[in-house]
Amino acid sequence: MTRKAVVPTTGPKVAVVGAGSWGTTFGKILADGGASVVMWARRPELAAEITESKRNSRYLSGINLPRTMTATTDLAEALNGAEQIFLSVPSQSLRENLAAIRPLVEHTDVPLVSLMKGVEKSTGLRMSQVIEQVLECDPARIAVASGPNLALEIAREQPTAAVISSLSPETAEAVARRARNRYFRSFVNTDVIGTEFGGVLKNLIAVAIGIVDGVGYGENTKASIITRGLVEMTDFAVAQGAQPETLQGLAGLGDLIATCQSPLSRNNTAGRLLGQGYGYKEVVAQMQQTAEGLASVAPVLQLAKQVGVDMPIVQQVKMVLDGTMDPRDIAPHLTTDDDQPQGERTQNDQTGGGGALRRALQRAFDQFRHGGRGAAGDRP
Ligand SMILES: NC(=O)c1ccc[n+]([C@@H]2O[C@H](COP(=O)([O-])OP(=O)(O)OC[C@H]3O[C@@H](n4cnc5c(N)ncnc54)[C@H](O)[C@@H]3O)[C@@H](O)[C@H]2O)c1
Ligand SMILES: O=P(O)(O)OC[C@H](O)CO
Repeated sequence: MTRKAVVPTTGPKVAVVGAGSWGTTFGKILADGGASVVMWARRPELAAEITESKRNSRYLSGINLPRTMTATTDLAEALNGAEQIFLSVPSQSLRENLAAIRPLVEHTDVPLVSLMKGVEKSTGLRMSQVIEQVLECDPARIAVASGPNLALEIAREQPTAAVISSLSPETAEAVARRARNRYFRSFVNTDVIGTEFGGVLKNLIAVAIGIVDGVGYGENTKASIITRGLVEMTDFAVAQGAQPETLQGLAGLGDLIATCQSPLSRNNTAGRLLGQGYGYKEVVAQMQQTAEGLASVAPVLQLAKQVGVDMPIVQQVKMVLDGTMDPRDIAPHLTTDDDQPQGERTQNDQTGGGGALRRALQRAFDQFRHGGRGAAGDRP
């Protein structure tokens, strides 16, 4: 029996801005879900390779892309007529890219979906906040996608789940219906803060795991950091307005496990190099792809300070990045500098949700006791 060639049907057009590993993989997810995908790529040779060879050899070696995926360097050509627009450029470049996108979308109500997992270094804003600010658009149009989503595994069509979050359930559902196929399943929620911060914060814990890997510590150290890291993530996100259960879900625990375990993770890789003794600049020079965690450490700690949340693991990552702590010293500082034994709890539970406030008051009291010099536990 002869098999007929399957001619791709032309589904609704969607656009993906950014043709790195995640943008291209998400384009494949959407195309395999039935959409007709137009990618925007910065470099003409990459756009040509995607369109003509159905390959992105620099970012997704060995992966064949669907025939319903094309790419262009012309932003207007990519966005014009798109039913949904997905954004996947490095977080620190989003603002400049949105400036070019704005005139092309300001008279439409097309949903805009952030695929990114960083915060803006100069402002501390989440990516959905940057989108809302630059485009001055209704936040109900904005969605974010997050979860345990290592690009290469998904590009190889390994079964994976994600969560699509928007303040508008309708927007989240519309995006989730597009971002779904035989190997990729999208769940929905309306906790944008928790979903976005889950993706940001797991990167920082993955850098810590990479550091201990690089140093040569074993599974106990890593499991301790992952577990206490989830507590830090939850404390921080809840203090910012997230729902704690989001951090137990795909965008929190799920992504934490994937990123901390996988050698595919760029954040994990960056941490490993730090643990092996490379300095911050050398690590940045060696990284061929985006490791969002490196730029997010400082703004996250700044935000944590504003809401009185302690993040000892993230603080130690910063000290290693700054060169003020030997990576081998990360373990004894695992949970806290306090001399007193502590209960194994989050700052938000078992204290009636007042953990952050209680700590802020404790800090103020300690400062008073120490004549304005701060308590011993506040010092690095
Ligand atoms: N790769 C993954 O597994 C994965 C999974 C989920 C989320 N993410 C997130 O997706 C976002 C993009 O990451 P990625 O993995 O695709 O990174 P990447 O390094 O693979 O690709 C980044 C792309 O952005 C382009 N780029 C660089 N600077 C730019 C600029 N100033 N303006 C426009 N484009 C620019 C690069 O040329 C490249 O095409 C990050 O926030 C990352 O955290 C990545
Ligand atoms: O390679 P990383 O460290 O940016 O992680 C990729 C994804 O965020 C994993 O979900």
